[in-house]
Amino acid sequence: MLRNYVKPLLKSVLVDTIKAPIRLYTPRRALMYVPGDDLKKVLKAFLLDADSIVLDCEDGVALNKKVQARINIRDILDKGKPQRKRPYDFAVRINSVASELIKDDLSVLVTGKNLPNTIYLPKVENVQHLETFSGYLDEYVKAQSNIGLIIAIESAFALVNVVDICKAAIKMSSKFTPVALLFGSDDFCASIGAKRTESSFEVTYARQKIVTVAKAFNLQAIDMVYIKYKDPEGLKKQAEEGAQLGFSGKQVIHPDQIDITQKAFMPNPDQIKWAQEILNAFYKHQKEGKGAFSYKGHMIDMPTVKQAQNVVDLANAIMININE
Ligand SMILES: CC(C)(COP(=O)(O)OP(=O)(O)OC[C@H]1O[C@@H](n2cnc3c(N)ncnc32)[C@H](O)[C@@H]1OP(=O)(O)O)[C@@H](O)C(=O)NCCC(=O)NCCSC(=O)C[C@H](O)C(=O)O
Ligand SMILES: [Mg+2]
Repeated sequence: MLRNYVKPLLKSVLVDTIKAPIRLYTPRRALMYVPGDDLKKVLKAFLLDADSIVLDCEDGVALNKKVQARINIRDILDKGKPQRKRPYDFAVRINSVASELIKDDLSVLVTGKNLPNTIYLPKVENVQHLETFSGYLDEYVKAQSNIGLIIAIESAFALVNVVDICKAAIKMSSKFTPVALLFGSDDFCASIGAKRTESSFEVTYARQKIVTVAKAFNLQAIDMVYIKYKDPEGLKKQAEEGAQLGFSGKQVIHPDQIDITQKAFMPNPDQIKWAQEILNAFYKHQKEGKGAFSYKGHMIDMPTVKQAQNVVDLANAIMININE
């Protein structure tokens, strides 16, 4: 639905933008966890519309089901990435470096003929964790590869180290490219001893820091999971708040959370119309030699023009993917 009335607007925006809006971008508005050992859920996940499907080997899988999760995921990879109507991100969450399960995970999951698009490394605490992960990847992946890496920040120590982690990830010339920072809020709250509240104010600092650092390194920022999966209103509120904070997407755990979340992270028609009007007014005033101008009672100058451009770029990037 949204797509239908956004599209005509986008056509004119594509022509009218300040810089080329088209770039390679994999949307991860909803990043959907599926326990890897649960084959029924795994098969169902590929029939759903999440931008990113994360087949899980970590905390969604019991210790005595880890082997089954690896076998299921490897089997799917060997058969080839399941086709869907539109492109999507096929991700696998392996176990953390500290867990000592990571070697067994990688020895099964990245040694077949097909690799996942993305590996999601949980509980990255420091640069050494990344180096260890990178070493294992070099050991197991023989061919050239450019697998995406989602780095999960889930503790106080990790948050303190996040800038160093990003710098190292970007420099590490290996078989992966960092694509996103993800906020593991449940583990983070356990780490700092926070009490959960309805408003989530206890994680405000962490959310804002993660968004800021992610964007500083040109990475996507993935917001926390909303565990009350039978509360669509609460999810909508939290997802919209995440988008307002600058997150690129959000973790989801249940099929019913996908649509609400993806809508929250897609600029809506009013936002696109606003952005288009700002950009058009900007051109007009530039020609008249005016850097600042008035639009509906607001002072507009370059920072707001950049925000309008962000809206247009994001809408274009998502539309290109979902219409392919
Ligand atoms: C939460 C659940 C255990 C609920 O499962 P269930 O009781 O089966 O729910 P429903 O009966 O309402 O399900 C309806 C149908 O949808 C399928 N389903 C449900 N969940 C999924 C899913 N995640 N992927 C695919 N399909 C799913 C059901 O099978 C039903 O299908 P059908 O019978 O054909 O109608 C469950 O939703 C679940 O297991 N969710 C994932 C939990 C998980 O992965 N948790 C870990 C990730 S969160 C995290 O790690 C936090 C982070 O690290 C941090 O620190 O913050
Ligand atoms: Mg976690």
